[in-house]
This record gives sequence, C-alpha cells and structure tokens, in this order.
Amino acid sequence: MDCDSDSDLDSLFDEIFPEDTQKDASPFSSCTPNTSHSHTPPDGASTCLNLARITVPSIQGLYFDPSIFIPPQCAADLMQNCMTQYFSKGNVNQVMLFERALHDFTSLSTSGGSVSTTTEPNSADSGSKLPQFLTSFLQVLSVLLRPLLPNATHALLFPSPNTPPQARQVIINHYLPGEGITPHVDLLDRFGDGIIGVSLGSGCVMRFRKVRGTTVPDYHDRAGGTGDGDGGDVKGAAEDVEDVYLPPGSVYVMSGEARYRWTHEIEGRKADLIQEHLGDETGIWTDRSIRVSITFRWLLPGADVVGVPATNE
Ligand SMILES: O=C(O)CCC(=O)C(=O)O
Ligand SMILES: [Fe+2]
Repeated sequence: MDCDSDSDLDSLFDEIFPEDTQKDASPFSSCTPNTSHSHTPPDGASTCLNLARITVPSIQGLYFDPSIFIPPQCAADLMQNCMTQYFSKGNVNQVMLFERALHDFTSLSTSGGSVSTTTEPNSADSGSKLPQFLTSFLQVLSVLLRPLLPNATHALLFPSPNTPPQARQVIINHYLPGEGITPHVDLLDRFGDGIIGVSLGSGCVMRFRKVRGTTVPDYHDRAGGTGDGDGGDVKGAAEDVEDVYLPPGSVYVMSGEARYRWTHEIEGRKADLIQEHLGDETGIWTDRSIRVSITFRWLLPGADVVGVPATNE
C-alpha cells in the first residue's frame, strides 16, 4: 500500500518505525509454500515465520472473534462493489472516501506509488454521505459487533443520532498475494479512536507490535477501558509481538491501547502459517489470494480538510 508516501495529503501513517516504512509490498521469497493448504513448510521456510493465532491476542482494545463473520452474500456484494467501482483498472490499490459536512471526496492512489487526489463532490447524494453500500454495511456491522464489544466501544463506533456529528473516513485497500502494509499507528492527528477493519476475499496475518519509546502521546480513552496507559508500557519488550490470522469475512476493532500503543502491519507474503485448531503448536500454510480490506475511522475535527483544495497537490 502507498501508506507512507511523501505527500502530506497521502501520508496516512505515523512513522513509528521509520526505517521499516520504505517498502510495503516486498515479494515473498523463501517462505513461499507450494500448496494452498499444507502442513509442509515450503523449502527453507521452517523458521522464518511465527505461527499465527486464530484467536484474539490479549491486547487491550483489540476486539476480534474468529467465529463472527459478515454474512456471505454481504461479503460477496462488498467485494464485487469494491472491485468494479474502484479496482477494475488495475493501477489503483487504495481508495479513500471522506465523509464531509458538505461533500464527499475520493482520492485514489496508484500502485506505482504516486497519488492523485480528486476534489469532485459526490453529486449522487448531495455529497454528505459515504456511498450507500458502505452506509448500509455500517448498519450490518453495528448489529454484528454488538455482542463482541463493550457498550462504550460500540457507542464509540456507532454513536446514537443525537450525539454531535462526526465524519468518517473509509480506506479500501487492495492487496495482491505478496503485498502487505508496513508497521504503523494510524495517523494520530487525523484519526480518532475506534477503528473497524474488514477482510474480504482473502485472509492474512496481521502483526501487532507494542510501541517502544515515547512516540505515541497519552490519549484520552474514550471507550472507557483501562487504556490510559502507564508510561512504562510503551517501553515494551521486543517480544511484544502478536500475530493474528484474519480470515475472509472477519472483522476486527481497534480502540484504546490497540489503536494507540500498538502498531499493526501485514507482511508482504504469499502465504500465512496459521493454527488449524485452538492451542495447536503447529500450523497449516494457507495461500493468500486477492484481499480487499475496508477500514472505517473517525476523522478528527478539522482533519476533513485533507485533500482539499486540489491546488495543494
Ligand atoms: O488491510 C488492512 O486490514 C489494514 C489497513 C490499514 O491498516 C490501514 O489502512 O491503515
Ligand atoms: Fe492502519
């Protein structure tokens, strides 16, 4: 993904690990398995990868239930919508949709790394809403995530209509097998707390790493959890790394600690080594296919000026 472009408009992520953010879609090399589901490691791959859990790691504010999936038809429709509306030309791998007070704006980034930003109002619906298929999907997510989330986190993500209006940003990423996204914390000065991530088409392993150092400031834990954090936590040990497998159709939520104190990333690989059953010490290799992710975030007040006007490009 073009997550760390030089442009102000397109610099999506804080560079917690600047040295790691130079590349994002490294070709999978010695770890490539030769079957789509195999217990046999590919040549030379036996030690190069952690076994990914199929349960949620214990990171405060990370919510994921491997038994909760969006309805299959809904997932198929979403994938179809994204592929036909945004990714049919082959040179785009990222789409950002901004909900605005007055207009929607869409920016597209090409797989070559440069990003073109358009400032065309969405004339279809007076420009105040996300595309209808995403607005409808948010209603599905609200119901689906209700049993998984604490009340405060659910309210953070799906506020009642009588709360002050906020604007969402939706980023839709398209990954070919072998592509990933470098370690990052979603931009602190652009996005608020409460992030929803949806995997379509293919699963992948997402890696979480505890932020070391003091790059991430204290945050106000709006979800009411324990995430005010103590300063010592951010100097976490190098082994604070958790790999979790996100199957197609699954949904995760990051808030509090998970949103502010851990980076997330997807290694650019063509396959993942995942637990077959809970508690397994060994795993199976699972090939990746085309993955589309949909990520919903809150724009902080004032952050919705990003991408406007076009003359700033
Ligand atoms: O593809 C994903 O699920 C992660 C995307 C992501 O982290 C981002 O766009 O900030
Ligand atoms: Fe992210």
